[in-house]
Order: sequence, then structure tokens, then C-alpha cells
Amino acid sequence: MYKIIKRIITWSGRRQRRLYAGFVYSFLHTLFTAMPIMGAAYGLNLIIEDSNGTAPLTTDQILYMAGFMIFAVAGRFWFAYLRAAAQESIGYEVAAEQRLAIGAVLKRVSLGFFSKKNAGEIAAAVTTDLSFIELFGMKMIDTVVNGYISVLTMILCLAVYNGWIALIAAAGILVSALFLTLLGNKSSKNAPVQQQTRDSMVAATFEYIRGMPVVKAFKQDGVAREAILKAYRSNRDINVKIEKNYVPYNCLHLLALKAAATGMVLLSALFALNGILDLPVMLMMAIFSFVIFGHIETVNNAAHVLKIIDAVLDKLAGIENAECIDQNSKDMALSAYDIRFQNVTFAYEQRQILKNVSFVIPENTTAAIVGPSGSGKTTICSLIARFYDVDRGSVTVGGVDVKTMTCDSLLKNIAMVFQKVYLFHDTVLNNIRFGKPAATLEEIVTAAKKACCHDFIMALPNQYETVIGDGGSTLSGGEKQRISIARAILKNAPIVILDEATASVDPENEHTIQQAISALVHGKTIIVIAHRLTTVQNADQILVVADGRIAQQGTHAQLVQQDGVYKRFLSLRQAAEGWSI
Ligand SMILES: Nc1ncnc2c1ncn2[C@@H]1O[C@H](COP(=O)(O)OP(=O)(O)OP(=O)(O)O)[C@@H](O)[C@H]1O
Repeated sequence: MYKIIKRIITWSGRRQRRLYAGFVYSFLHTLFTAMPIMGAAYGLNLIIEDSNGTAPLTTDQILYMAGFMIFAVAGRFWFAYLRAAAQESIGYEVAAEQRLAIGAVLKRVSLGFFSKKNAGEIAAAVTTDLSFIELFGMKMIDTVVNGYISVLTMILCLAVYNGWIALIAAAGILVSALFLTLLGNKSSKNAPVQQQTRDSMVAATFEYIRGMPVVKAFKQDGVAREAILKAYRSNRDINVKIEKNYVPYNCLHLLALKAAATGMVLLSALFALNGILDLPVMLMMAIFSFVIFGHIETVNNAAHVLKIIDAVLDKLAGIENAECIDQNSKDMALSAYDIRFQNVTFAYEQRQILKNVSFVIPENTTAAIVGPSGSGKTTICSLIARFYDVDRGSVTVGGVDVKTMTCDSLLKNIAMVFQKVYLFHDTVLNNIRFGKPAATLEEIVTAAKKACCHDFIMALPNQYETVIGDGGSTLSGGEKQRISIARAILKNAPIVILDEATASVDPENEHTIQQAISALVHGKTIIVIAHRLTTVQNADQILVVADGRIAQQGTHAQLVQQDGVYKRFLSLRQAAEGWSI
């Protein structure tokens, strides 16, 4: 328990001083809680002395007693307030910072990180898991640290009157701590499992919702539900197991405290009968026995909750300490924008995709990448944008190895239009503004007009302020793509990567969009993964990718003269486009 408490204190970072101040307030709060009890014993003694005629009770004494009581109660509330003010909001403050820190890390890790960890696991970490620490982290500090500070302070007060009774209280705490340790040992095994089942539950729910169109289209609700039900059942089973483990140890922990409290009452009565304790002190001991363990009775929950917090902190550390792809890189400004691949070899995990690939795309020229599906065209683009690092060889932009540049300083120079467009659950305006956060409304509208989306945006219920559904679900494929082109136009970067950008644009708009793209790409270095013949034919050079290599390279005029992949690709394209028209 001590190790995890220390971990939570470390987690609170620069707010640790507030935590420690809270411990001091907690100690003072307990002293002020004990004072009225001791005051009551003293007052009772005065009353007894008055009633048996030993010493008459004076008005001054009554006033002092009343003043003392008011002072003690006021002090108690004041220190309770100070403790809460110092400690209680720390969890929320630290969690908010940690969410931002994780967001910053996720932006800088290689995309391979997301293949290893599923989105559900990451989402659970920054939402439910961090919320758990946010809610329970400081509560546990209060329950455990402040709880034990409180009980130890009371034992010290007891020891002033009678060492034996204080010893019984201390023995009760030791025995209860033993049972809590046993409960904690059980929880050490169960907490990580509970954590995993929660992650699986979130991931399965995500998957189910995301896959809903497929589930409906194939009428396979049963199959999809099975995965989600399995995750829910596992979560239920581990929770039931934890509860079953919890109950016996919890009972033993409470029994130890109750037995100690009973022992304190019995011993103080025995001492009073034998004249070792005065009657008022005996009564004071009895009152103490009721309140002394109050704070640590709820420590039972802490034994398990702390183990969960430990597991969650491990998980968060795993994400936060993920290796950032550009952690040894520098912010650099480029002065040229030619792209050069030199003997590039790249594999996703063990699966080799590119082998010894070399080519040059001179500044301000267009390179069309063509090749069979799965040949590595998108991978080439991802390496230019440094979504992944090459295994061997180098990718340079403007003569600078992208490995030496931070992602921010590299991506500042690149605008991308992806094959799979992702729009945020935000307004149309903000989705376009993503290309240039400081853009004015006028600039955004101009970009939207160039990308041929202005008219359909104006037809939306709230025009540019219309909120787009999750992932762009309330727009058609073509509309989404045009918005993503508007984003790229707005960014106005010197390098443009288009991944089949016009694939889902309807023929009516295609011509206009091609014009917009021409404006976007004018005077820039362009890499386009194109399936359209016109795009390919007009490119300054064509890179034909096959089997992880550059199988052919040249202009359209040069490549049509050669027998090879390009010629075959061309005849297939002509057939396909002829067929589609
Ligand atoms: N993140 C990834 N992890 C593992 N393998 C991947 C990943 N992304 C792509 N691949 C694999 O790498 C190969 C090349 O993929 P890539 O997307 O570059 O092909 P492509 O030529 O762009 O295909 P298409 O024309 O179908 O879009 C494919 O076999 C694909 O399955």
C-alpha cells in the first residue's frame, strides 16, 4: 500500500506540496476532533467534583469550557476545509494535464504504435482509466494517509491518559492492517485482469458501433454480438471474483477494529473499577473507542482500489513513455522541396514492403505513383510524411533527412489528401480550418469555393457552422473528400500528397475539382497516387511500384514504349474507364 501511495504522491507532480500541507491539516483536524472529547471529560470531572462538594463549579469555568468547545469545533471545521481545499482538486488538475501530455505523445509516435495498441485501449486510458484516478486518487490519499494520521494522533492522545488502552488500539490497527495486506495481495493479481477486461469491453463496444453498417448489411448481428457479450461476461466474472475475495477479508478487518474498540471499553471499565482511571477519563475512553477507527474503517476499499490505480498508472506510463518518432530530431526550416528516396527498405513489423527503393522527385514537379493494390504506394507517401521511419536507406526533403526533423517542422511543409477522409465531429468551418488554424473566415470560404464545396455547405442547415457527424458520417464520400481538399488548399504547403484524391468525386464535379487541384498544386512538389489516366499522363514522371520495388520510372510517353507493368496497367485503366463511362 505504501508503495502505491508513494506513486500517487509522485503522480501529483508539482502539487506535492499541497498534498503534504493537506497531511498537516489532517493532523491538526484530528487534534481538534479529539479536543472536545477531552474537554468533555474535563467538564464532567468538574461537574462530579461540584456535585460531591469537593470543588464548586464557577461561572468562569463554564464560560471557559464553552469557549474551548466552540474553539475546538471551529478549528475542526477550519482544518477540514483547508485540507479539502489543498488536496481534493489535485486529481482533476493532474489528470487534465496528463490527458494533454498523452495527446501530445500520440501525435509524435510512429503510426505503428496504433497497430500494436488498439484505439479502444488508448481511449479507455485517457477517459475511464484517468477518470478513475481523478476520482479515487486523492480519495485514497485521504482515506489511507489522512485516515492513519487521524488514528495515530488519537492513539497519542489516549497514551497521555493510559498506555495500555492506547496499546489495544494500536494492536487493533496492526491486525486489521494484516488482513488488508492479504486482501491487497489478492487484488494484485485481480486488478490487472480487471483492467484488461475493461479495455476489451471498451474495444469491443467501439468495434461493434463502428462495424454497425457491416453488421446490418450482412445481417450478422449474432456474430458481432458474441464478441461484445464475451467481453461483457469476462468483465462481470472478474468483478464477481473480486467481490468474493473482498468480503471475508473485509469482515476480518472490521472485526479486528471492533474487537479493539470493545477491548478499549472493557479495559477502561476494569481500570475504573480498580481506581486506576477516574470515571470521566473512563467515559472519555469509551467515546474515543467509538470514533477512533472511524476514518480507517473504509480503508478496506483502498486495498483494492489502490491496486487498480497501480495498474492504471502502469498503463498510462506505457502510453506516455512510448517512443516518440522524432524525440532525437530538431525543428528545421526547409529551403528546397525536392524529395529523394535512397535505397529505402521498409517493413511493417516483419513484413517487408519496400526493398531498396530509390527515386528523385525534383522540386515543383509532379510524380504519379502507380502500381497494383498493396504494392506500397501509400507506404511511400507515409515515409515522406514520416508517419514511419525507414529501416534502411534515407528519405530526404530539400536535402534534409526527414529522420533529423521533428514531425511538426516536416509536416508544416506537406498537405495531404488521404484516400480515407477523416472529418472531426465539429463544424464544417473548423474541419476546413484544420489546414490553417489561424485562417480567417474569408480564407476558409475561398478555399471551400476552390474545392467546390461552398455550394453544398451553404445548403446545409447551419452552413459553415453545421456540425459534421462522427468521422464525417453525415456527409457523402464525395462531399467529405472535397472538404479535405479545401483543407489542403487552405494549408498551402509546398509539398502536396494526394492519395487517389478524386476517387469518390462524382463526374459532374470532377472537372472543377481537377481545376481546383491544379490551382492547389501549382508551383509545388506533388506526389499523387492516381488511378485516373489524365492525372497519370500529365505527370512529369511516373513511378511504377511492383513487388516492393520501382519497376519502371519515366514519363508517360517513355513508359508506353516499354513492355511492362505500366503498359498492362494502362490497358486495364483504359478498359475500366471506358467501361465506367
Ligand atoms: N499499418 C500497417 N501494418 C501492417 N501492414 C500494412 C500496414 N499498412 C499497409 N500494410 C500492408 O502493406 C502493403 C502495402 O500497403 P499500401 O497501403 O502501401 O499499398 P497501396 O499500394 O497503397 O495499396 P492500395 O492501392 O490498395 O491502396 C499491403 O500489403 C498492406 O497490407
